[in-house]
Amino acid sequence: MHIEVRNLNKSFGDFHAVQNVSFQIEKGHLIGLLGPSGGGKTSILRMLAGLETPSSGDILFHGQRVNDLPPQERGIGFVFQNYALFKHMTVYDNIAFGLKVKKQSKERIRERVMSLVELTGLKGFEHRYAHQLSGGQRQRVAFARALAPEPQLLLLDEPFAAIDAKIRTELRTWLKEMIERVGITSIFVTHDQDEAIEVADEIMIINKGRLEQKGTPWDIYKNPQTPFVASFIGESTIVEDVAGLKGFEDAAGNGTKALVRPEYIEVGKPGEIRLASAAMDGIVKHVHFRGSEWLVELEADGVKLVTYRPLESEVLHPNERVSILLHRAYLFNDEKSWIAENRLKVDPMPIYI
Ligand SMILES: Nc1ncnc2c1ncn2[C@@H]1O[C@H](COP(=O)(O)OP(=O)(O)OP(=O)(O)O)[C@@H](O)[C@H]1O
Repeated sequence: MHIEVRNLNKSFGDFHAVQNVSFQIEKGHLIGLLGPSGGGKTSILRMLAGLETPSSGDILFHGQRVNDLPPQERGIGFVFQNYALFKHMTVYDNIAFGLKVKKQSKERIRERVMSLVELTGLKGFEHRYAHQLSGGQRQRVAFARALAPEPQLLLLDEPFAAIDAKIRTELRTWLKEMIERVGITSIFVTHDQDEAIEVADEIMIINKGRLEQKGTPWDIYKNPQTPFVASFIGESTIVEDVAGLKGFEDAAGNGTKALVRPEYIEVGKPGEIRLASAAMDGIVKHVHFRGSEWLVELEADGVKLVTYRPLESEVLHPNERVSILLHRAYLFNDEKSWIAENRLKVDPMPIYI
């Protein structure tokens, strides 16, 4: 289902929980609503569902305004974080629930439930109750139950939040595959950036009631449009005084700050680093073993930076003097933000960005 939201607002008293949010979602896409707690993600989801009335703005499904449609007439399926299975019902009856409400025939219900049991890998579990299932299995039942009445839009509110880390990763991949296979337009809420990046076709970053940016995970990572997005997605360090960053001094003043991602930085022993004339002198503060790489904390002229080094690279030690080449930085002040390259560097950045 194609979805359009125009200038959506929601106020609770004089508190503006959602402010002028507009977006469109293509049919079959999987969208992650990502942002810090209290930003307005759940409020947006609830307005789409019809569980909350917008203070102003329009919601269109297939180009038709649905503001006045009650939830049960919107063709929506839900999956919540706390499973919300009916405890006194078996897996079969949980999945069949929405179909019974719709008064479908026994045969039709059986056929649909069994095909969903098959799809979600729950074969053999039909007669179990919720307490006889693992967290991951319960979420799969919740997913099958939401899909049973053939909704046109699936809304998932923190669907993985109550599941432990290892299963959560598996379930994410599983859910993405399922949604692709079924081809249903889906929106899920999360405050976990890794989850959004891994699962979503497109991410909408929601902060303080506003939609800061919408785009593919890669696009948002590569081209953040606001300082908030830049700092929220990916790891980064904020440098308050750009004058201390070699190759970027020109940008100093006007309250300009820099956001530096680990992969913008190249670090090496003095004399070994390429493009030495564009590099700063610095010192290693700490080195942490991160399993697949070294995390290196650096300091140059009072500026603190963080980067990674491959495991196979020569080990750096605390207090060791190093050369630090900052390839690029995300610069911003109160008026604008932009991505800048080190002006002393002649060759393009060797890394994938
Ligand atoms: N019924 C309500 N009455 C008053 N304030 C509300 C109500 N519902 C939500 N809010 C407020 O609106 C803001 C947005 O809440 P919302 O639940 O949409 O945020 P969220 O991004 O989903 O956060 P979380 O990740 O914590 O669920 C919060 O500050 C919240 O306290």
